[in-house]
Formats: sequence, structure tokens, C-alpha cells
Amino acid sequence: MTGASALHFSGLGKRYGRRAWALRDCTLDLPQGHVIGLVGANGAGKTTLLQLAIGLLKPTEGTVSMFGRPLRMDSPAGLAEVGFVAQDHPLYRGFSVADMLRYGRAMNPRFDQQGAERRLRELGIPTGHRADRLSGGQQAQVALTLALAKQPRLLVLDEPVASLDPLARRGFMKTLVEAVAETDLTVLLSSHVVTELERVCDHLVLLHQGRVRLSGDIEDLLAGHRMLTGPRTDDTAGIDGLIVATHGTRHSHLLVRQPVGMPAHPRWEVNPVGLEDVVLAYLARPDAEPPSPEPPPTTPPPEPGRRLSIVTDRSADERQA
Ligand SMILES: Nc1ncnc2c1ncn2[C@@H]1O[C@H](COP(=O)(O)OP(=O)(O)OP(=O)(O)O)[C@@H](O)[C@H]1O
Repeated sequence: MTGASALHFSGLGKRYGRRAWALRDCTLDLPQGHVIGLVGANGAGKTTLLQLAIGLLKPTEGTVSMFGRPLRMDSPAGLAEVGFVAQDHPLYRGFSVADMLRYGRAMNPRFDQQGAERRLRELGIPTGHRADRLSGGQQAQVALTLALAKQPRLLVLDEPVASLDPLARRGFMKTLVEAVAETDLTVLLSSHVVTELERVCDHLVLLHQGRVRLSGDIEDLLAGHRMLTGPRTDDTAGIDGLIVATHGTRHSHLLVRQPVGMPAHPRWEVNPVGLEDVVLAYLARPDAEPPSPEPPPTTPPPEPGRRLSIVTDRSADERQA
């Protein structure tokens, strides 16, 4: 981790023909050496942003810099720095895995053939098989292995686990985490599976209708929010920083921003939040103001699963339950 920027977007926007803007006013700094998760509802602009980031799409407005230089994907040096796995990880039909390794080596001077073969062996993927006859999980692993073998500085993955079952998804993410641990690779990946992102990412970008709504270090985002749980009520007046309230039959859960100086709401149990809580809250309330980049100074972040303070004000039926 160097603190430098891997990608910088300045006023980036994309419009397909005369249609509405797919991405607008995107100004972001994505830090080098981090694993950055990109989330957003269908059509939010994730694929558009990823393709702009690596020069597969030309911006309608704004600029992209990669590792401090204006993006030039027409130069071989620029191409060598990026590995890309597209949605559904398409592989060349009819090619064997060994053919694709040969092709990768011919196209990329730094291609790590031995490393790729070792990884495939460890994964139990036979290189003699035709790639399009492998299972979806194996195809995803082959696509990732080929991208990693380029030894890129930036790896971009567009919903790489979308079509995989939970086991294959876990295997894919494990390969990714191991690769990141061995290098200073920067990874930018989009996914709807937030629980997987939470396992591997340390930085998050949330898009809503083509605009960046949330961006930051995941630890800071989690430290900047709390979940208040208490007896079911529709009366949330006076709750500072309320982002979203959800109600069960007996309980209400309020996701709030930076409740410094708790307990400010003595009726409520205060719990740490998970990434999925935060993502769902900002998807439901994309207009909500996120916390300031600095985490609250007085309240140390809670350990996962530990409660900050527990104030019991539960109904009798619940205490018996
Ligand atoms: N080639 C295209 N031509 C016209 N409109 C497009 C094109 N590609 C994307 N769009 C539109 O741009 C918007 C953003 O699409 P994009 O694919 O970037 O979203 P996404 O967040 O990746 O969606 P998903 O999660 O469904 O993959 C959508 O409204 C989409 O219909």
C-alpha cells in the first residue's frame, strides 16, 4: 500500500448516443494497492465505469488517469498494466486451456506461464480440456488465472462471481485474495454479492443512477455508522443521522450515521454494522448524506459482533422468547 492513486477520474461522464447519461460527474481517487468493491443496482453504471477506467469506452466528458498518467490504452505499456475479466468471463470457444496459455504468453512479454500452470494444477483444472467445456466455476478460475498471469498492476473484474454457486464463488475469491497477498496489485471489482466483497475489499464505491453516492475506506464507513435496535416504533423523530429504518414484527432497526457520544438514544441497543447494512441503506436512501471521511474521534470502532452498549428496553414477550 503506497497511498498513491491507481485510478483518478475527473468529471467523468458517459452517454450512449442520445440516451440518458449512464455515468455523470464522477470524480474519484481509487488508492493503489487496495481491493476496491463497486456496487450499485442493475443499470447503475458499474460496467460503464469499469470500461471507462481501462479505456474500453471513450468518455463523453471528463478524464481518467491510471497510476498518475493520462490513460493511454492504445499504447502497449498501458495495456500491459491492466488485467480485465469481463462479465461472464468469456473464453475463446474451441480453444483448450493450454492454447489460451500459449496465446497469453505470445501476447504478453511478462506472462507468468509457470505460475499460471501451477495455479491451475492446484485448482485441479486440466489444461488439455476445451475451455468452453469446463464448469462455470472452472471457466471463471481460468479467466482469473490468465488475467493474473499478465502480472498487471491493476486488475478489473466485472461481476466475476455472478453466475457461480456459493462454493465456486468462495474458491474464486480465495484465488483472488491469495494473488493480492503476494503482490501490490490494485483490484477493482463489481459485484452484487456484498458479503463476498466484505471478505476481500477494503474500499467501496457505491453508484446510484450513474452517480457516485458513497466512496471510501470500508473500515471508516463501518466505523461511521451504527445500527440501533429497539422495540418496534414508527416514531423516529429526534434520531440524529438516521439513514434508514426497517421494521420487523417486534423490533425496529435504524441505521444511523456517526452517533458520536452515545448513548444519545437510551431506548436503543447500539450495534456495529456490516457492509451489507450500509450498502442496502444507501441503495434505499441514495440521497442520504454519508459520514465525513474522518471517523469519529472519540468512539473507537467496535470489534465485529461486539455491542457498544446494551440498554434493555425489550418487551415482555421478547424477554420470554
Ligand atoms: N451499449 C449501450 N448502449 C446504450 N445504453 C447502454 C449501453 N450500455 C449500457 N447502457 C445503459 O447505461 C446504463 C448503465 O449500464 P451499465 O451496464 O453500466 O450498468 P450496470 O450497473 O453495470 O448494470 P448491471 O448490474 O445490470 O450489469 C443503463 O441504463 C444501460 O441501459
